[in-house]
Amino acid sequence: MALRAGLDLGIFTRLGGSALTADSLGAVLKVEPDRLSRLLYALASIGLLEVKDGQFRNGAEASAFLDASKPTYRGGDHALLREIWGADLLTAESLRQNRPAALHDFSEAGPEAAAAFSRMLAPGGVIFGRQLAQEIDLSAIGSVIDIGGGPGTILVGLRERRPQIAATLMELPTVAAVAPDILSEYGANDVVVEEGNITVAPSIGRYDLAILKAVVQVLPPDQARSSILNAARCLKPGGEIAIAGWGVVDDDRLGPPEGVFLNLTFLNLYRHGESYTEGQYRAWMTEAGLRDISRSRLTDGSTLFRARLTD
Ligand SMILES: C[S@@+](CC[C@H](N)C(=O)[O-])C[C@H]1O[C@@H](n2cnc3c(N)ncnc32)[C@H](O)[C@@H]1O
Repeated sequence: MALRAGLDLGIFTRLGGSALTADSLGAVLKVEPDRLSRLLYALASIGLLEVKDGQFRNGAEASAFLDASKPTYRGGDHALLREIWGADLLTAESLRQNRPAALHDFSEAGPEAAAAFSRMLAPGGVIFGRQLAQEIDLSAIGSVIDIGGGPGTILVGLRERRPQIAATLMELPTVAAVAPDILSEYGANDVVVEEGNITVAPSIGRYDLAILKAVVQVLPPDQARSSILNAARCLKPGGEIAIAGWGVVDDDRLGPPEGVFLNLTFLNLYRHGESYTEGQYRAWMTEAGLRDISRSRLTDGSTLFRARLTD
């Protein structure tokens, strides 16, 4: 609660490298200083701020991750969590009304909503890309496509050590339109952005690696299936696919907890998206001509399926 309020008010960004009293910070933020000081002390009590002689400054963690002027800013994750938690409180309502009470429609989102959502995803994308680079041997990868990659920043993290890998982002038109600006903020002007709908057709290119993260789970079953069939068609023979996300459940639907409970969140956000079972993912991948299917759990609790297109 305190962290969220601090981010909403822009406290960490305003403080930057300086130290300010509650009075001066209140004046800058246009909030009443006495009331603000309760929040500042709460943030200091958990180490996000430091206080000395009535002056508040960012602690090391806040300075690195909560100051929006820094490239290491992680505040976007918190904005995303805020949206998810807000939606989660509506679960009973979504069930009563038999429709998502906090509907999020990717294909109908206007340009501003698409840009805001992509910005929320951007910092987490870099982290995930780095994680993927540790899982997958990139030495033989010359080209990669991130399908439904939102801002495309997974490609930024993935290519940190191998910038020579040619990268393509494939996205729905409204999301594709905002991606180049975000990518350029991350110094990734060389990513090719292709408009497309993966449930309808594959990319125009063929790649050594195709990534599909947190995409299958936002789609209804028939489109989830076609997204995997078309993603496989984006691969060169022998190419690898990485299908990832939290929206996966075991066949008994009792675990992992991330997938089981996100399935409730999906009730509130999507008309038809859901956490599909491992069996469903495996059946769709097999139908797509993918072999050597493996499933692993990443450190962030998400599931990663890997497979190769038959030569
Ligand atoms: C939950 S977001 C995940 C974004 C990104 N992969 C990540 O993990 O940060 C789902 C993304 O899938 C994209 N998407 C949904 N349906 C799609 C489709 N039919 N074709 C291509 N992209 C799609 C959305 O525009 C959105 O950016």
